[in-house]
Formats: sequence, structure tokens, C-alpha cells
Amino acid sequence: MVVSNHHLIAQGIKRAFKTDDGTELVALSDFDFEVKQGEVVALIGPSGCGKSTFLRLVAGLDTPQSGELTYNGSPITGPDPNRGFVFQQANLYPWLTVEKNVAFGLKANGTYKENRHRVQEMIDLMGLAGFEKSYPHQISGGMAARVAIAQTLVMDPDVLLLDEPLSALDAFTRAVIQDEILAMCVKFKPIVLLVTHDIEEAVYLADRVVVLSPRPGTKVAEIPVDLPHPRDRISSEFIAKRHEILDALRFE
Ligand SMILES: Nc1ncnc2c1ncn2[C@@H]1O[C@H](COP(=O)(O)OP(=O)(O)OP(=O)(O)O)[C@@H](O)[C@H]1O
Repeated sequence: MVVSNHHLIAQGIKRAFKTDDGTELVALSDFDFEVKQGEVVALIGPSGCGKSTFLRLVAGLDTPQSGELTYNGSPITGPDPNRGFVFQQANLYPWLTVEKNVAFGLKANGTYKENRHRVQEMIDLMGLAGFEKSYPHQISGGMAARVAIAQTLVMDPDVLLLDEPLSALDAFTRAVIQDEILAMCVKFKPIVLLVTHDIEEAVYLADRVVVLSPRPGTKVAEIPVDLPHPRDRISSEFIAKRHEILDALRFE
């Protein structure tokens, strides 16, 4: 990754979908957002408020009806390996080993030869060493989540879009992978957008938490988390941040 000031700006984003009965379902409306290189931002909000929709827009997998979405000053018009997406369900290739799953994107875009060293680097970074030759059915859910993250990181993305990648894991595994994500952030300084329902996870990882309203989702609060790493989950400051976010999530 070339170090420069990557930045992503969303202004007045609206994304609506046609429902089966022909009515319009507005997922996101008037959504403004800004993030710059090296920042980890968590998106939190009620189910269905458009968090995944926003990540898909940033990934270039979808387009807004109105508003502007730019990356480094240029409109996002389609997917780009510079903006890597990690889905909730690790979609690994069952017929490929861990190592080959991680290498897949590099092989697909013809850059494996010059980047093959990155495969082992990401395997080591995500705590997968020793499992290189295992197949997806031979590894745990936590390992599969790590492979999915490594698969994306190997492409050297400037923007990492994490859509609840740890939500299906037990608390212990989640905590370990959260530390691996933090180590990756220190090393590569990407922009990270993390969709999560886990307030503790947001406070543990994020520099800033963006709270969205119920659908149509729009930003209702932006809460900086200016606590030094490693964060102590039982410190009074940490707990105070959790309360601040919980308060922002009270919509009645
Ligand atoms: N392709 C689609 N077609 C129709 N409706 C859609 C489509 N994608 C999303 N929606 C609707 O848009 C709304 C927002 O969905 P989205 O998945 O972005 O919410 P979310 O905030 O990520 O929810 P959750 O927290 O439950 O994952 C939902 O009501 C969803 O049903």
C-alpha cells in the first residue's frame, strides 16, 4: 500500500429498493459520512437501517439513487480490489486449501508471482500458521473468519469493509481476532469500516462510532473513541463509551 491520504466521502446518500408490492423501501436517506486513511470507523444502528447497504455502495457493488460517494475525489463506479469486502459468512472455496484460498485473488488478477510472499505474511498475521494445507471443512469457524480476512488483506486494500465478520463467533475467539485486526491496522493503516451490532467490539476497535437511525438510516450521532490501545474493556472510560453509544441508540 502506498502511504498517502486516502479518503472516502459520502454526501446525501439515498438508496431505496422496490418491494414486491411495488412500494419503495428507503434503506438509507441523507446519509453523510467521511473517513480518512488510518481510521477505523464502526457503523452501528438498528437492524435494517442500511449499514450493509452502505458498505455495498462503498464496495461499488451497488449505486445510490442520489448523493455523492467519492474515493480520493473520484466517484465510486464499481468494485475495485483497493476496497476489500469481508462478509458475515466466510465464503471460502471448499476445494482449496487455506493457503490457496488466501492466494485466490492474486491468482485471479495475475499478480500472484510478484506477491506470493504476501500469502504467508497474511497467514501469519491472522494466526493461521500451521493450517496452510487444511481445507475449509477441517477448520473452525474462527479460522474460517481469519481466512476470509486474510483473503481480502492479501490484495493490499486501502479500504477494508467488514460486515459483521465476527458475529457468529464465540466471545473468546472474537476477542483474539479483534486483536489480530488491530495489529493489521497498525501495520497497514487502511481505512476500516466495520458494521457490527456489538457495542463492545465497536469501542474496542474503532476510532469513531457512527450511529444510524432506524430505517431510513441516517447519521444520528458520531462518537469519537479516543482511548489508547490496548483498550481495557472493564475500565470506567471504556464502560462510559459503551453507555454513550447505548444512549445514542435509544430512539423511542
Ligand atoms: N437488494 C435488495 N432488495 C430489496 N431490499 C433490500 C435489498 N438490500 C437491502 N434491502 C433492504 O434494505 C434495508 C436495509 O438493509 P441492510 O442489509 O443494509 O440493513 P442492515 O442495517 O445492514 O441490517 P442488519 O443489521 O440486520 O444486517 C432492509 O430493510 C433490507 O430488507
